[in-house]
Formats: sequence, structure tokens, C-alpha cells
Amino acid sequence: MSKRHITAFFAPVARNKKPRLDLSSSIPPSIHPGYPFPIASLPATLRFSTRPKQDTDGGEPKSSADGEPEEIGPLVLNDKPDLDMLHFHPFLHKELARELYLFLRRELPFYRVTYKIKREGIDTTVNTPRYTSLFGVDATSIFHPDTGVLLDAKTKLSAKHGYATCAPRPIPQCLRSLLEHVEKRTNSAYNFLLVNYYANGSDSISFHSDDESFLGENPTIASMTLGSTRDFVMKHKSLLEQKLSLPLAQGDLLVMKGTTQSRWLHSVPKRKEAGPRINLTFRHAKTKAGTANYYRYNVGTGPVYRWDEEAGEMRIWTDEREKRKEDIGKKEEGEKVLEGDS
Ligand SMILES: O=C(O)CCC(=O)C(=O)O
Ligand SMILES: [Fe+2]
Repeated sequence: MSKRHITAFFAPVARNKKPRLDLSSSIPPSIHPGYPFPIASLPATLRFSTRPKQDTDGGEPKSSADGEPEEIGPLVLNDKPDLDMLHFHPFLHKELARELYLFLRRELPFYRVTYKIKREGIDTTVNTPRYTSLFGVDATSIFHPDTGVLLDAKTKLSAKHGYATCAPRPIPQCLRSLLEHVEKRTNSAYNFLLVNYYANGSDSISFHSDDESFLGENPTIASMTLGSTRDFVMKHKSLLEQKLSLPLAQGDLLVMKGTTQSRWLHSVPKRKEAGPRINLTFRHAKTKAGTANYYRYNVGTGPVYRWDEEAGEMRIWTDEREKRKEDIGKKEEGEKVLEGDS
């Protein structure tokens, strides 16, 4: 027996090792014609929290009676001109954030959107340098809770008009419970969830502000980090000396509000050493123009990507049912040819 084996034999059994947080659920997956595949659900009992639950190893959950507040409050970032932000550091405890990261990377459909713009009068193709995804619809419509059919928010009648360029799809169960938790803790309502997956440090988002008119004046946007830390770099639009770099870590939530969007730009620049990261942004769009814009730039018309566990990367996803139908079609065609031959 080698030395390693002997020490392993005498080593104490790791009794206190916490079981991994299990996110598997008996709730059926979310389905909708706008989803390329069913999207797995999270357990109904999942409790979103800044602190790990203490009762996983038999103890009582922490409460204010322990002298510590149940939840960790945000840092207020308003010490620069026109800046109005809250930084929940963290918003979700690390173990939950890690499992949620793995779950969403595995279960959500992603896109690598390209689009054409005119740059200095010349047609240019822009390749979005990250994977994106999107769920939701603007405030003029709602989804029927059972069928997922789009209804006019006021009349509750079918609402196809105004969505000619996109196919809005509801927020799946696994993201809805998270959205409701973010709504409660940030005191704002959201009807859109944008997802970014930065596969590595070459993926990025350049300086921009989320100040489109369909979000209304001074919108509140909540932005969650799952996975690796990335620098969130900001600069004031007119006061050029005003800059800020904020490392956003696993489980953090940054809430941008007030004049943050109208007066500041933000970005996630490329970083050589950065690991993979998911970013979720929770937003509220008021008009159909917002829906069209968001689906154009975050879903687009290209292929669907899905995480491939074996390959360890996103791969183009093809609908197996469609493929099977095509194969059956080809087989039948072949049979006809053979019949014709005889
Ligand atoms: O990944 C991030 O933290 C920022 C994403 C962002 O700014 C956006 O999607 O508009
Ligand atoms: Fe943004």
C-alpha cells in the first residue's frame, strides 16, 4: 500500500462536508413556442438569500436573534456626480450563485447575434462579442399564464399587432422566481430579463448606456453576476475625469438608477485572464418598440447555442425532432426512388 493510501485510511471521515445545493426539481420544465427547447425549472422551495442557510447541516438558520441581520444590505454608490447605484455584495450567497450559474449555463438557449449598421455611410456587420438571451415583453402586453399566448395588457385580447419582427416569449419559471426576489429587494418592477454569457476574457460589452426612450426617464436596471468576477468600468458622459471601475463578483447585484443611465456610460472590457461569467439584467420596457429592439439585439435570427457538457463550451443546437423529421422525409424519398426503379 502506498503512503498516500495509508494516510487516506487513517484520515478522519469528512462528516461535516456540506452536501452540494441540489437544484433539480420535480416541477415540469417551462415550455413555449418561442423556446427552442423546454427550460428546466428550479425547486419551488428554493430560498434566495445573501447568507447560506445554516440548517443544511442541522443548525438553525441565522436570524436577527443571532445579532446578525438575515440579509446583507447594499452599499450605496452615489459619491460621484449623477451616480445613483446600489451594490449588493453579495445578493446571493456563493454556493447558490455557483449552482445557479451552472444551471442557467446548461439550461438556457443562447445566441451570438450579428446585425448590420451603417458606419460612416458604409454597411458594416457587427458581431456581438458575447452570447446573449432574452425573455419578456413590454408593459403593453402580458402572456396568458397557462397558454403563453400574448394578450393586450388592458383588454386581455390577443395582441399580435406590433410584434411583426419578433416572437416574444415569457420568463421561464427558473428565472421568474429570481426576478420576483430581485423586484422585492430593489423595490422595482421588471418585465424583461436579458442574459449575457461571457465565455472568457475575449467576450465583452463596449461603452454604452441603457437609456433608450422605451425604458422611460431614469430607469432602474438591476444587474446580477454569476460565475467569474469581471470589471465593470464606467465613465461620465461629459465630466471626462469622472471614472469608476467596480469588480463585480459571484452573486453580486448592481442596481443602476436615477441619472446613472442618462449621464454615465458603462462597459465590461476584455480581460486576458477572466473566466466565464453570466450577467442577468432586469429591466422594465414600456412600449412595443422596446420589445422589438431587445429581441433584435439579443436573440436575432441566427442559430441557437446550448451548453455542451462534453465539449465544455457552447455549441450550435439543432432540434432533434426537426432532424428526425428531415431524416424520415429523406428515407421516404429514397424509398420512392427505389420503387420507381423496380
Ligand atoms: O455584464 C454586465 O455586467 C453588463 C451588461 C450590460 O451592460 C448590458 O447588458 O447592457
Ligand atoms: Fe448595459
